[in-house]
Amino acid sequence: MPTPPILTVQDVSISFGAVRAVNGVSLALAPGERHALLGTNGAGKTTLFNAISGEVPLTAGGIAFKGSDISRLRPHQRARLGIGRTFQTSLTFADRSVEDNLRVAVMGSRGPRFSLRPWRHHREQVEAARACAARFRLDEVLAQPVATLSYGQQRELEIAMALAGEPELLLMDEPAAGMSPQGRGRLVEILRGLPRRITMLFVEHDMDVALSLADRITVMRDGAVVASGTPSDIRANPLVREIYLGGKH
Ligand SMILES: Nc1ncnc2c1ncn2[C@@H]1O[C@H](COP(=O)(O)OP(=O)(O)OP(=O)(O)O)[C@@H](O)[C@H]1O
Repeated sequence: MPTPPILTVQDVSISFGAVRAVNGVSLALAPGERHALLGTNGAGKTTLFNAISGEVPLTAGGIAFKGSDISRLRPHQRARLGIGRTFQTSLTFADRSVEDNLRVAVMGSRGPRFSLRPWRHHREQVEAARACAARFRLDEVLAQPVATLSYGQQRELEIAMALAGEPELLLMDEPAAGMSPQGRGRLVEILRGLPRRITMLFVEHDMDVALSLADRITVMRDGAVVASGTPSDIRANPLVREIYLGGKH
């Protein structure tokens, strides 16, 4: 790899009691790379993902971000370093407007404390919130309560909120889960249009989304990496074909 990786996962294992959810996984992401984690149910993708964001402690191995060991840092410390993440379940304030939610996300990353009340850089926050909305074509629904948005728009808002902190590494847990084919297509188009300064790592069940968005894909099974490569490598990989076409997924 010509440039040093932005993220390095080195020989990571994670156990929950007797269950070894992740078993000796290594991967490295180049800056700007879009990397998908694919795999069967229970393969360990979410556990690995949560370990990278800091929600789950490592049993063995290490994780480095921009060359520094972050293995023992708490989630908010990783966020401050430039690692943003989305959650599968919505963390939005459903009765508040899209703009308020985005402002909270902007403040959470830049402001002194978590509050819906204005503080002195109010205009800057509003501008940043509107810029995030525009990326996801949420500008037309800025004043609407989140609860009135479509499911797809709510999922997009979650990603827009993660981006409000201007992360260098964006972690997305099944960004397209539950979306219609049309919604998935729209999401992929938006994510493909994001600037390359944002490196992406995402867990995905949908092979089409992974193949159309990722530059590289890591496939896991039973806690271990079983294949890794470009979308065309993965498409041609006999084991991946067996896993996905063999009805085990
Ligand atoms: N908190 C936990 N306590 C005990 N076991 C857990 C815990 N979290 C995950 N596991 C187990 O670890 C293994 C990996 O789970 P994980 O959720 O990481 O897989 P996954 O690849 O994300 O699966 P899915 O696609 O179904 O979400 C599974 O056997 C799961 O039951």
